Amino acid sequence: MHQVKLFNKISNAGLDLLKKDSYEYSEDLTDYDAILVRSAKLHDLEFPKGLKCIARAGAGVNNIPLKKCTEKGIVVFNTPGANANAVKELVLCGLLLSSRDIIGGANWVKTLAGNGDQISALAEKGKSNFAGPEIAGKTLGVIGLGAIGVRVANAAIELGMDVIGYDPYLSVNAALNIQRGVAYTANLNDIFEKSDYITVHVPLMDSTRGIVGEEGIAKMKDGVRILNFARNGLCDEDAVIAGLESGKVACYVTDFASEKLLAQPKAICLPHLGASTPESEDNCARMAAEELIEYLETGTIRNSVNFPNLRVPREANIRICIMHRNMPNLIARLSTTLSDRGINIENMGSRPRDEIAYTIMETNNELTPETKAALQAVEGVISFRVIE
Ligand SMILES: NC(=O)c1ccc[n+]([C@@H]2O[C@H](COP(=O)([O-])OP(=O)(O)OC[C@H]3O[C@@H](n4cnc5c(N)ncnc54)[C@H](O)[C@@H]3O)[C@@H](O)[C@H]2O)c1
Ligand SMILES: O=C(O)CC[C@@H](O)C(=O)O
Repeated sequence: MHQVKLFNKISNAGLDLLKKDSYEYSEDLTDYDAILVRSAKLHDLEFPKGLKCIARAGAGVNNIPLKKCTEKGIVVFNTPGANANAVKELVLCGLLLSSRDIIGGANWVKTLAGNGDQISALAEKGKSNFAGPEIAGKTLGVIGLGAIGVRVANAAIELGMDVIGYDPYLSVNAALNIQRGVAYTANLNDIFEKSDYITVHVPLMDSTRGIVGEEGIAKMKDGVRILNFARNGLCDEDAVIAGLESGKVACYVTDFASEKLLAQPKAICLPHLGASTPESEDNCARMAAEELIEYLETGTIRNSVNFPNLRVPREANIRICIMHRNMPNLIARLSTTLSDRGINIENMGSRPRDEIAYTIMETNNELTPETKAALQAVEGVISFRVIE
């Protein structure tokens, strides 16, 4: 029986996949071998001893202690691209909200209630207070050309904008999906200096924290509009607020509210709504549940953010899944440990990722408790499990 602990409300599209005899899922489990989570912070969570994997129904994994998971042999998955369209649509909305005072106008027009036949005339008289520029013909700078950034860049081209993208780690897949017309720069300063609108779509890591900060803002055009639908720490909040107060930044639209930003009249804060569509919640939950089930049942790793992806076709009865350090001779020592005990390896696959690696070995010979203890004792083995 596999026990899956839920840390957020997960769409039924994913939970339905866990409705089988061999699974139990709930928010109340205290001992469990898998976690399904959205944005809940797991940094202070004490993991149960048997925890094997965490599936993040979403893209960002900054709510999960990745280093600790890797050290304990816990595989962390995310769902690349599964909510990208939902975020793209909200970013397009954010571009318009940052440009035209739609929220101000909509709130103001409500104050005209009670004026009956005069409403239309009053609206015409007051509307100039809420005017703002068109986005067509303006330059959008996109920081991070992954699943979301590429979609935003392509859609902005369709809306008549000039687009410059920046991503030093651009994947081949992303490059193939970028529309002609999106200019690429290898220099972040180009984005800062040339853009009328800047939107950030990178993961929050030590290397990206404050990627939009005081220095960058100083290089921007006066009246720049900044959008942050990625993570709070990516834009230095104090620098953005200073920019808003001096008029350098005309508007800041973010999916991440804070006390300071809520006090800013020129900041528009949304309650982390980027992925909140039924379509994206279903996509993420389904993909996360599939990754988790596949790993628990077969050892296959797909879309992990801390272990190498590995799929080995099943050819024997007993499968040994070993998480280990990436060090010389370790696979030879695993093989010898088995062969010294008369165990024949029928099939195997192995892949490294930086300092760690994952190996699947298959055999038709029974593993005794002594053999299992010997495998665990091989220097560099983090953990292993046997799937029969
Ligand atoms: N608001 C929401 O609800 C919501 C929803 C989904 C994702 N997000 C956030 O958006 C981020 C991006 O999502 P995605 O699906 O596009 O992820 P992704 O992994 O497909 O793309 C991220 C891109 O950032 C690039 N990158 C990494 N470091 C960079 C750097 N220093 N400079 C420029 N580019 C860099 C990567 O090369 C990659 O192409 C997520 O990590 C998450 O934090 C927010
Ligand atoms: O689960 C959510 O609602 C937000 C997810 C989003 O921030 C992500 O990183 O994918």
